[in-house]
Amino acid sequence: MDQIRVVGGNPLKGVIPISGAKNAALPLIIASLLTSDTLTLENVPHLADVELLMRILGNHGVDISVNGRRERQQDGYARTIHFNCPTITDTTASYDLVRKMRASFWVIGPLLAREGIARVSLPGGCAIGTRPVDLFIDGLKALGAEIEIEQGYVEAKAPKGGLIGRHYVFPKVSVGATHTLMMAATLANGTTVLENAAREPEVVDLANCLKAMGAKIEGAGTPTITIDGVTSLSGARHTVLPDRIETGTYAMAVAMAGGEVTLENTDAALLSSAIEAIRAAGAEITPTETGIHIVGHGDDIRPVDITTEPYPGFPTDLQAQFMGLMTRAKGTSRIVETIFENRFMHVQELARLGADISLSGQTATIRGVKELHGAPVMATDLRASVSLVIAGLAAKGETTVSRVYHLDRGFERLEEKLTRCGAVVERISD
Ligand SMILES: CC(=O)N[C@H]1[C@@H](OP(=O)(O)OP(=O)(O)OC[C@H]2O[C@@H](n3ccc(=O)[nH]c3=O)[C@H](O)[C@@H]2O)O[C@H](CO)[C@@H](O)[C@@H]1O
Ligand SMILES: C=C(OP(=O)(O)O)C(=O)O
Repeated sequence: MDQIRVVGGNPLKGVIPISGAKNAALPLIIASLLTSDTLTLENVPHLADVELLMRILGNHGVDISVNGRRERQQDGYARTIHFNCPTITDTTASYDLVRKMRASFWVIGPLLAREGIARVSLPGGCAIGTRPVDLFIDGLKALGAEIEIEQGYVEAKAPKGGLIGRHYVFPKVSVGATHTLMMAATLANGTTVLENAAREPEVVDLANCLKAMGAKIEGAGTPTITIDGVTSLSGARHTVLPDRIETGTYAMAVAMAGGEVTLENTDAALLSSAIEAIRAAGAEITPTETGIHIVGHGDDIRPVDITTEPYPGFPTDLQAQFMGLMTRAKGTSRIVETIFENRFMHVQELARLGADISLSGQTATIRGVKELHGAPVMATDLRASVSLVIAGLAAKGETTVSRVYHLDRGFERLEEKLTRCGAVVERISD
């Protein structure tokens, strides 16, 4: 299994191109199941999750072609991929594939909307909490579906004549359930109103793509989304929005290791709450025309308390990285995780680098230390693994991060991007 070796102590200097967002690309790719025409997506990141999802969609009958190898664009590899699904050949998404990635469960929405039937395994994904699917089931039932759970599979059937537009109030904010119900409702009969919907930029990106395909959607980005069902959707061309989590991660790396970096092809407006927290910690951040410029002071980090919340609050996907930053603050900070009950597995690994962190329920108390020291550590989930890499950049000596397959789910060419900015980071393959 590959490992990442980091030798800390070098400030970062240069330009990092930001990739297309994993968490936008996944629902956008799934949306290709809604049409028999071609959906073309640009700026698709090359990530393990994207490759796996393409395999899953291949099983449902989606023909996928990547524009002659990868295209060089703006100093990075942003792929243009064509998805074409003339007919859905299989309405079952099997345990073998779905257990590896939670987002693949979302195919249930388009399969049900287009074919009237879906059999999808209960999902897997990072081990950061129990991750139930009750909201998906309640929401799809509200649109008229009959749903049973049989031997680990969710078996769903639409009424004769298709799903029915209805009013549904999410009892709690869920990004995945918002994506899924929005996709399902595009082909329902009548108008669906989703209340207490997730407002994440990735929901807006999906809505924009669906609208380009002919869907009638209003209010994405607000708590109330209204979808007027149409009889069919057409093809479209859509560019995946920049990855705000990758953006925030590199900004925190600079804040922690020190230096001066421009993050290209991104947008500060996508992560205002995280930028506010990084600034409060002492880094200087200036939005540019095409990205963000950041100056970090490494040894002069201020403690900042944060609480993770649905968008526009501080994102749970940046919590581990921010904790990494806080381990070297001059004082004590508190981080409250409200989205996932088990998203603190990086705490014991950061402690191996010399961090002083205690946990009480959903609150972590981080007492900043003067120095971190390199050590062998283990990645436990996607964002935890990158928090160890950025802590390693600021630590004295050598850190090796094992189980980097977690990292490969969500960070495109991490070693290359950091190395170009002067960091000593390499992948060791066996
Ligand atoms: C609101 C939020 O921050 N969502 C994050 C969540 O999205 P993801 O779509 O994976 O998760 P949800 O937004 O659905 O989950 C939000 C909360 O709702 C709960 N829930 C969800 C579905 C359901 O049927 N029943 C239920 O109780 C979850 O356990 C969780 O506590 O993880 C992703 C990967 O880390 C992040 O990119 C998203 O930003
Ligand atoms: C945990 C993540 O992904 P998933 O929901 O697929 O586990 C993530 O994107 O941080």
